[in-house]
Amino acid sequence: MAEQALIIDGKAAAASLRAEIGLEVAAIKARRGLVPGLHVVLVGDDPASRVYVASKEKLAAEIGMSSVAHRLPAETSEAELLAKLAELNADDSVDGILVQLPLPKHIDTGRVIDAIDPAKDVDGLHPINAGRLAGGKPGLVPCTPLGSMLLVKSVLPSLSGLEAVVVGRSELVGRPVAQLLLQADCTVTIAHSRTRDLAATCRRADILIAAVGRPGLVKGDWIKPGATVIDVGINRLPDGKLTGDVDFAEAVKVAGAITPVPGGVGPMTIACLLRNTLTAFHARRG
Ligand SMILES: Nc1nc2c(c(=O)[nH]1)N[C@@H](CN(C=O)c1ccc(C(=O)N[C@@H](CCC(=O)O)C(=O)O)cc1)CN2
Repeated sequence: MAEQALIIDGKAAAASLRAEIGLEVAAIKARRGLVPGLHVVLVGDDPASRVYVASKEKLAAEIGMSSVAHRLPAETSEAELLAKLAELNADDSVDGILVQLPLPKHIDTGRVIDAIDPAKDVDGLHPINAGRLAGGKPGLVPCTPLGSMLLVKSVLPSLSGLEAVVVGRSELVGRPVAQLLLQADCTVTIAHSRTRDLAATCRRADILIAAVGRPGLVKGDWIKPGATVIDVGINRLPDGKLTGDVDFAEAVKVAGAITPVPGGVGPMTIACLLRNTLTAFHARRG
């Protein structure tokens, strides 16, 4: 039988991370009578966003955090959303604030993110947190990149000196995960739609992170034998099935380890949001 890659179980890793955070939340409650609070703001009725927000609300409550979802109608104005954020910023019981993305087109996403108190920005997207990450300083780090790194580290004992290629340069994933790989002493390339020979660039990677949102873009022969492949793509096909940015059937025959979609990075995103909420709690309330 042909060899195949280790399939990294993101669902199991996320469950064990949540259990760990749950123990810490219980200890905080028992010792200090305090409860870390996560507030998620959803504007509009994008079906996928509704599911993700419900999941965040449920999983936060499950580990004993106080968890509130603010569901605002699609017609909410930017000024109304900014007023809601000002209210959450001023509320001392709120440790983490997250605005679910994407926002409706009439709202300027950058202005909204800028309005979140950086100390409560559990998505790690505020320019202060992005700047801290770029400078190698501690701060709140975006959840999907954080989860991707935990999965990479679960299969690679040391990242130092490895070639890492990140396909995609989004603020949510590509740029921050590249910073984290750099902090781990990888040699990092960020590839994107203008990269001249994307296949050859990917083939150099000991660690390949695909985060472009193009189903099956990364083919088996783009992968260096034995590489660790992290598929961040979550693409819904016309038949309703979810698929990643990597052609899994081909890649699994070449890679050393690979994340599936679903069941890979996705569940780690929410577990890392809970971890960030705890980090924000400790930074704010000691
Ligand atoms: N403010 C933010 N908005 C968005 C983020 C984010 O990190 N911050 N990320 C994505 C959506 N997202 C969380 O918000 C998210 C996506 C996917 C999953 C997940 O667990 N996916 C499962 C499959 C679920 C399904 O069947 O639909 C998996 O991959 O196994 C969790 C969170 C965009 N918006």
